[in-house]
Amino acid sequence: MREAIRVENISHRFGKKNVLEDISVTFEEGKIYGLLGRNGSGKSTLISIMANQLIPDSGKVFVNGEYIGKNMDLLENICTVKEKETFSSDSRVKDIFNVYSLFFDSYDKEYEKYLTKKFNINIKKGYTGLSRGQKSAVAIITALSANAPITVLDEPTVGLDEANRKIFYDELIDRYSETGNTYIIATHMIGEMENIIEHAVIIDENKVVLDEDISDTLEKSYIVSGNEEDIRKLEFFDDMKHISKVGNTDTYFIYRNMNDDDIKNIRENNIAIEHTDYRTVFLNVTGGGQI
Ligand SMILES: Nc1ncnc2c1ncn2[C@@H]1O[C@H](COP(=O)(O)OP(=O)(O)OP(=O)(O)O)[C@@H](O)[C@H]1O
Repeated sequence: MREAIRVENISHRFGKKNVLEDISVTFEEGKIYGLLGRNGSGKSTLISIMANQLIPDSGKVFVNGEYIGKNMDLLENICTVKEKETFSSDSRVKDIFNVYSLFFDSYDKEYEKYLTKKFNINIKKGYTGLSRGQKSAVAIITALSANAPITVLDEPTVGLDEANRKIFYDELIDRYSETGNTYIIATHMIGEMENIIEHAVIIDENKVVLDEDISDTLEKSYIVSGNEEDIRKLEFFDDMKHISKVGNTDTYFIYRNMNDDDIKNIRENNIAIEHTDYRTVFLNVTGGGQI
């Protein structure tokens, strides 16, 4: 697989606040990535650095294997639309579309019109007069129509109602299937996006705590529950993370390769073990947890 964008040893602080500490990640071509992390974990900061809108204290960004540095031409490969996008107060929606269409050679005007209709956006309206959800729709329309090799979306679904979120997910998958481009999506909608994202990068406490295909992570992620005394006897007990206690039943999270025999042994000791969903993985690897 060829790399689309790579960040190497990125560190950044705002004043005294350490935000990113020695972050290195390679985003390969032709995948949908989730950039995940709790509020304030540094996702938007990393996106700004990838888009060359913010110079990190240290570290480098490479696009298609080339160091961005002062090579601004490389930026034509990346379309970034951020949640907190600031367009000038007198911008109309159609002005915003025009700016993007001039910058990106690959911009698809027909697709823009199709999506505008789907999201029911009036392109003559001023951007500042749009609702929160309509602003998100405009961001999605510009990003998907730009059709850049690498599209980075920061919180694309903020304010979108359920029907519009479905339009976004369907169109993203269609666009991805048609183009094979790379999509990097910072999102909190983990449950809804679990089946769309192929690979997740989770940032927590300034570091990357997980960088893996979702299917591989789910394969290794289990919920174990039973009597505390029985569970404590498991050889990998120290690697387990306690989730809850209800009556005499304790529930733990474990991220570990296990074969059929391991699982059979656990069940023979009166302990239940099941695979879990990505939301549970996320909750257990963030906020101090590390796997
Ligand atoms: N321009 C700035 N000046 C000072 N601090 C900043 C600035 N931008 C971000 N921060 C701080 O850096 C940290 C990371 O912010 P960032 O917006 O990157 O997080 P995030 O993961 O995108 O958060 P969220 O999910 O809440 O949008 C936060 O503590 C934030 O307050």
